[in-house]
Amino acid sequence: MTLTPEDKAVILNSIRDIPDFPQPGIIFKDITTLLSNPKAFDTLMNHLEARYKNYELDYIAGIDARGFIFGAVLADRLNIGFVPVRKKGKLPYTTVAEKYSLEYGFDEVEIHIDAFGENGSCSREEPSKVLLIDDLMATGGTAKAAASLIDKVGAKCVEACFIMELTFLNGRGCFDIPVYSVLQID
Ligand SMILES: O=P(O)(O)OC[C@H]1O[C@H](OP(=O)(O)OP(=O)(O)O)[C@H](O)[C@@H]1O
Ligand SMILES: Nc1ncnc2[nH]cnc12
Repeated sequence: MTLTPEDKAVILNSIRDIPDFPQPGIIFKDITTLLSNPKAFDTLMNHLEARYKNYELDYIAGIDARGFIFGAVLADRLNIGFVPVRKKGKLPYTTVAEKYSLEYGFDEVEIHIDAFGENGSCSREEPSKVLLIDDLMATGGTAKAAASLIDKVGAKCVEACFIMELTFLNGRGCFDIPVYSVLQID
């Protein structure tokens, strides 16, 4: 389950830094080069699959847009459902919404009201167990809003998982659920 330093380096070295995108002063972590590198992507997904295979999860919820990629692949590997948390106005059925602030602006995310079954439960009487995933945690605002949506529709967010964590922004401190990141960037 623990990544070897070599595997960690394969993943880290596949991610590109783009200075001053989308605005001056931001060093943007570009994961397109991770996605196009089959060795790095497979190493990452093997690690996440090993970590979460015994969590008895019911769903993976992925955050728009890059969380969809990692989340859908992980859900398929774990043979469980995938649920998108989308930016405002994209989901077609009845939604609940939450506003949040970003490292570079403001936004709003939504989830389908029945995303995890009626009242947030699948076949059992208990709330569905959900892992939230995204590519990167900066301030933590997006994922915190997404976790709160999962609660609002009656499910239980058991952990928030990120490929990268910008530790200097202290986003982790705003969560009251466990947070896991594969790579810590300082
Ligand atoms: O921790 P936070 O400060 O909330 O920032 C992290 C979020 O920012 C990025 O998405 P972005 O909002 O840029 O949207 P995109 O995936 O649609 O480009 C990233 O993929 C996370 O979702
Ligand atoms: N520096 C960064 N790189 C990529 N995505 C981000 N989202 C917020 N900050 C980011």
